Amino acid sequence: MNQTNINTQKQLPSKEERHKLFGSVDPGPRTKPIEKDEMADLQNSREDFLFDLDAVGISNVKHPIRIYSSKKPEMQTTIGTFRFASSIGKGSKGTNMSRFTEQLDRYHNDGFAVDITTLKKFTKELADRLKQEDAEVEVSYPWFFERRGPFSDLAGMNHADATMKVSYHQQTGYDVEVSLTGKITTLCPCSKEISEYSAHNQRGNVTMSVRLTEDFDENDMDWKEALLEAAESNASARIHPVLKRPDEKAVTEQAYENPRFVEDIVRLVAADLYELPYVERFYVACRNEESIHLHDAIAEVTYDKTEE
Ligand SMILES: Nc1nc2c(ncn2[C@@H]2O[C@H](COP(=O)(O)OP(=O)(O)OP(=O)(O)O)[C@@H](O)[C@H]2O)c(=O)[nH]1
Repeated sequence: MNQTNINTQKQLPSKEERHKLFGSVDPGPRTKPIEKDEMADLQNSREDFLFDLDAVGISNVKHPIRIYSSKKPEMQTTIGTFRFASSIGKGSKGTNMSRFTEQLDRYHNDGFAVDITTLKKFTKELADRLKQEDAEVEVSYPWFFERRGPFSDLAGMNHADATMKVSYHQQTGYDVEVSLTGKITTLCPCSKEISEYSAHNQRGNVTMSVRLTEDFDENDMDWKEALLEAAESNASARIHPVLKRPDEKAVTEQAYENPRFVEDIVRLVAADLYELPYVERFYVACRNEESIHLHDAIAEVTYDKTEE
């Protein structure tokens, strides 16, 4: 359509007239305070509101974050999904919701590097600003890492889903739990054993959650790399973004030489996590997207070394 035709289109009412046509009305009389300090502050009312609440706050807060990987000094920007909460007593009607994102923005302006030290500082500061005894922060994000072909050495980016949860309590201090879900190849031992040739294999999703010891120092090692290695080193084979034919031959034969049930994966990964000195408690789950079924195969274990 050329310029002249556009000008002959029908004349629309003005935007203000359009809003009125669709129901907008003029502002009514202003009778309530507009200064914050003169406003009602319902959430800070004090009464017996029947129950203490374990967690009150906000969730599904998406925000750009920076993470580090010990192998690479430069930071990686990714998208974090946050959950912030604190408990409140039954004498308090509500929390101060604006303070969660208010503090997040302040940390963002200071270049929010999402590491355990920073999350500890954030969580204690949040409890103080909320005038509560405790607070917790949980953030999940896709973590990207370089993966090279076993023969070609051609690089590409893989990713794993990471989660960090830091809780602070005035009496007990900090509790730090980190999780990672990595993807692997698994080849079925039974299928290999009973078949003249071939064996069904599929992508497996390994989720590991670990509670870290109080003295864990993330400058010593990157927990994301340690958990990923625990999943991948026990798999039938690793997953790669770039595979040339020599690479594909290597990973195909490696999978056949390392058959694994879901039970095997969970037990072998559990053994590796058990041997990590800074892991107090761990949960391991494997979910195989079975290539010969429409359903998945699953296995899980939870183990607490402090209860031995
Ligand atoms: N506690 C609570 N607040 C809510 C909820 N939904 C919305 N809000 C609003 O969260 C807003 C921000 O609360 P506050 O952070 O206390 O706001 P404020 O009092 O202006 O700020 P402060 O001076 O920091 O306390 C209020 O306007 C609440 O109405 C809810 O379900 N619970």
